[in-house]
Amino acid sequence: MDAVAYALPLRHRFRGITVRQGLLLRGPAGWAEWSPFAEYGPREAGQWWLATQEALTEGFPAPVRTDVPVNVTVAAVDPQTAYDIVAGSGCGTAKVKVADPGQSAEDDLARVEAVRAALGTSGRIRVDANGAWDVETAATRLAQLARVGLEYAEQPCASTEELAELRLLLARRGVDVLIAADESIRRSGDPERVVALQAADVAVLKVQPLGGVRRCLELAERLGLPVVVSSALESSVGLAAGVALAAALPELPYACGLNTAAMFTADVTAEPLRAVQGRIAVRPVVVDENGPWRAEPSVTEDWLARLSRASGAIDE
Ligand SMILES: O=C(O)CCC(=O)c1ccccc1C(=O)O
Ligand SMILES: [Mg+2]
Repeated sequence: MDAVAYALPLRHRFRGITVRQGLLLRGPAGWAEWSPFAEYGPREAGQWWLATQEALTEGFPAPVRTDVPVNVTVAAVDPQTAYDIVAGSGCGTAKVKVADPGQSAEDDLARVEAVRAALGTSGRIRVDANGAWDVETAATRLAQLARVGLEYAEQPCASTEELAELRLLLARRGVDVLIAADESIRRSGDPERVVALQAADVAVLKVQPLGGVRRCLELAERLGLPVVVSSALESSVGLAAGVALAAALPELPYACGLNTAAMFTADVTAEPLRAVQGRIAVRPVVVDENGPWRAEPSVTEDWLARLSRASGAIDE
């Protein structure tokens, strides 16, 4: 069988999940991943399938570099845990989740301060609020967090319009924090609106949600913004597509959010695509076909049923 679901436990809850699931498939160009999040409907999941098909049938464009810099990703954990994750990561850039449900402004600040202590003054810290703040709350929180030193804030507010408004408000208040757009790029249906509204300084690109490496390369060119390539919390097979994008971009001014294999306690390969000294090598991922990552057969059946709905909903 050339399609099998995986189930990978997370070290810490992330985006509300503790086990990541997805589908691995094998095609002429090698293994590929299809893993839209559980709450995504067929239309959105269909975009992810375009990326899977690229990996299955064509493979990826030629790389222009042999490795890519990455950040360590810090879930909404307590300060000591955040410190330990960053100190043990080998990365000089950290991405910290903020505004998670149940977390106060004090919790977020303490986590970011612990990350600063682990990185030292030369480290870079980016925060991701996943659109949780309104414009005024974002301006207030970012003014606080900026004192710890921020490289940028990712999707502080939900809509592209709010991001644009926030940038003006921060400028008026003299708060010097760059804004990165993530959901405004990959879920709004209109990534170019980010540029039209001057809503962000940086574009976060994710291969599966945006329909493949080649589509992302074209989008990067159209946007004309500096790009951060990030994962959608995939297994190492899916991460390889992100690494391929980061390796093929003409310019790569920022560390990528691709070190998420380090957040799992297992992977689909004996050699996960994880950072060594802050960088991930551009290399093939060899699937460990009999590994403990395989989900129950019924889980694979569910994923294949979902795939047939999603592939029927693709509007090109
Ligand atoms: O960017 C990273 O460091 C890791 C990837 C990440 O945060 C993420 C992973 C899955 C789904 C959403 C997000 C996000 O950026 O919000
Ligand atoms: Mg994000």
